[in-house]
Amino acid sequence: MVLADAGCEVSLWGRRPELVSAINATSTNRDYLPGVTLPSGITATADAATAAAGADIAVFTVSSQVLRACLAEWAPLLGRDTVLVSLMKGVELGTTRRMSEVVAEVTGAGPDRIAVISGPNLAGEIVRRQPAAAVIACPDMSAAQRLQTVCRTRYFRPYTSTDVIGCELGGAVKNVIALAVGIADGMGLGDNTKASLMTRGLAETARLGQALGADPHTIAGLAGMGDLIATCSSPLSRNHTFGAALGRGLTLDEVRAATRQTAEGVTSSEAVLALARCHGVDLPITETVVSVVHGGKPPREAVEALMARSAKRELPLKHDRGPGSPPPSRSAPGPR
Ligand SMILES: NC(=O)c1ccc[n+]([C@@H]2O[C@H](COP(=O)([O-])OP(=O)(O)OC[C@H]3O[C@@H](n4cnc5c(N)ncnc54)[C@H](O)[C@@H]3O)[C@@H](O)[C@H]2O)c1
Ligand SMILES: O=P(O)(O)OC[C@H](O)CO
Repeated sequence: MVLADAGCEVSLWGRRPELVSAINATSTNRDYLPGVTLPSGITATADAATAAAGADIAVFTVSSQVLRACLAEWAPLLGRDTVLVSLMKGVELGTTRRMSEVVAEVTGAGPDRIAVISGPNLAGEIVRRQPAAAVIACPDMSAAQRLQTVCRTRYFRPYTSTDVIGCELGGAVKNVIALAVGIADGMGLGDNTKASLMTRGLAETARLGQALGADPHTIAGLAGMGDLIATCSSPLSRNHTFGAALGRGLTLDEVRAATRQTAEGVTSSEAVLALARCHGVDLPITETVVSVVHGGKPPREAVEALMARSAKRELPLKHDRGPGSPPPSRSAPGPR
């Protein structure tokens, strides 16, 4: 919708021919966006070769764990100059690869041709054309700027960045934290608990980001804090909704059967934890989410264990001016 509203000719691939025909006949997507009229300029097709033919940009948005298999089919259809864009917010289980890494591996495209779009972008609000901002990250700033131009509308405001790692981690980890906040909500816990989880969840993202080379400003920006706030606060978030059901006492299988929706954090929580362990980074909230979601730990026990962890400083040592710390140097620039 955003691309079509921005004036692009959009070819939308779907795997179910009957839904594809219905989209073209009615300009609505009854299964995913009921009640929303799609703009002209979108043509759906069940043939990936038709969708890819002559495309300047290919935008990938399936669930993270199926991307590799999908790309294996799509890669031979993509042009050598096509810019490849990921909207996905997950980490691949087994390989701990970020989505742009999967795209690079399967397609063989260089990093300057692979971009990521992320931010507080709940689809249910975007399709109602409610104002939102996002980040377009690509190591090649001119490619990011070209994408910014082609997907800017009166309701969608993208900013550019070269920090692909920070954007992808922000999106993947916030889904895990949204599960945690959802669990707290389902347990009937209040706003102090949820704000604490969100803030310490952001600290986890920042620690992992630092280990992987992300810019801390990205984690504090739209693709980090912004998306965390949206996902953890919104009833539209599937991760939050999934967590809330667990917090009310349902099991993983019961929630899966009841929701049948993509909640990326469910599988990505394990992949994020594995990635953190590879880099020696401690992610206690993520670990707790994995223990509840996959280990069947009762949420109340999990909260108690999280609260009983050893006492810690809030900030890493270099930011913490305790008694006895040297005064700031006079020649050092002051805060801005
Ligand atoms: N929905 C949002 O608000 C939103 C916003 C920003 C980013 N994202 C991210 O976009 C990604 C996709 O999420 P979504 O909301 O579009 O999910 P979705 O469940 O609404 O849609 C996923 C699509 O992938 C298809 N699919 C599933 N398995 C497939 C397979 N094996 N082969 C081919 N197609 C398959 C499904 O049929 C469906 O059309 C996720 O990583 C999510 O985090 C979602
Ligand atoms: O519905 P969720 O939980 O996948 O969240 C959707 C988007 O990622 C919010 O930006």
